[in-house]
Amino acid sequence: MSVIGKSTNIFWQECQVGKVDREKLLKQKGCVVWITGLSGSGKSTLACTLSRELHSKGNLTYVLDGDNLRHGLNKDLGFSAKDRTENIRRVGEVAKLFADSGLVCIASLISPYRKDRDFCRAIVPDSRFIEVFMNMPLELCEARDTKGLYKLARAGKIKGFTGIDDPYEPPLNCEIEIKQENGICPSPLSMAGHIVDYLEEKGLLQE
Ligand SMILES: Nc1ncnc2c1ncn2[C@@H]1O[C@H](COP(=O)(O)OS(=O)(=O)O)[C@@H](OP(=O)(O)O)[C@H]1O
Ligand SMILES: Nc1ncnc2c1ncn2[C@@H]1O[C@H](COP(=O)(O)OP(=O)(O)O)[C@@H](O)[C@H]1O
Repeated sequence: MSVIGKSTNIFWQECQVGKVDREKLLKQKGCVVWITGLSGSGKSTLACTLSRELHSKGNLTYVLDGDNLRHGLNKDLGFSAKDRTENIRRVGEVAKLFADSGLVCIASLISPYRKDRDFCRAIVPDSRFIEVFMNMPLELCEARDTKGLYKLARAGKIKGFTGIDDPYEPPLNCEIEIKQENGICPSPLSMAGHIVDYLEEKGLLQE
């Protein structure tokens, strides 16, 4: 019996089919690829490209996209520091479950606070948390402005927009950093290829 947060008198239930069995079935290892960066840095594009590339190689993936999750699971959360922390905590917990199910879980969220990303890293066992930093300049993200949100933030119509009047804390020790090369952004396919190579090297794409 234990007390976890506000839950009392709770017990951990083990099942006969475990993570190793699921990984054998799927012929891969469960892990979390966590993509962080400014709005417009290319997180969702990379997440979807990576998912497609892995899928075509025969690996099972699932994408957790910040924007999408805010339509359901996290629709009660806004963009205050407290709400962003709760957003990341919830998605981190879901990603941990998906990794435990044997999937390559690809999470794509701004996740601006280092401590929140570190929390997610800490709850995923066996160093199966791969942090990917989309290190794109604000000027590039703002020039893209696909949703018109930077324009609204500059006009003061959105308050607390990441990179404009809200912080983004870059990772200090991420597994993969993606940057412009000679002022040119790598293609989504080449970024995805880089991550696939990393996962392969770590032996995560085989059982
Ligand atoms: N204030 C503010 N700051 C940043 N972003 C904002 C804001 N308001 C709305 N949006 C839209 O919400 C998307 C980011 O959601 P996330 O869940 O990834 O954000 S966070 O990780 O909780 O910071 C983000 O999507 P992306 O552009 O895909 O990053 C925006 O479309
Ligand atoms: N590697 C890339 N090269 C050129 N344009 C890109 C690249 N990645 C994304 N884009 C474009 O940038 C815009 C923002 O990308 P998106 O994936 O929605 O970013 P985020 O999820 O970080 O907000 C989109 O119009 C997308 O087509």
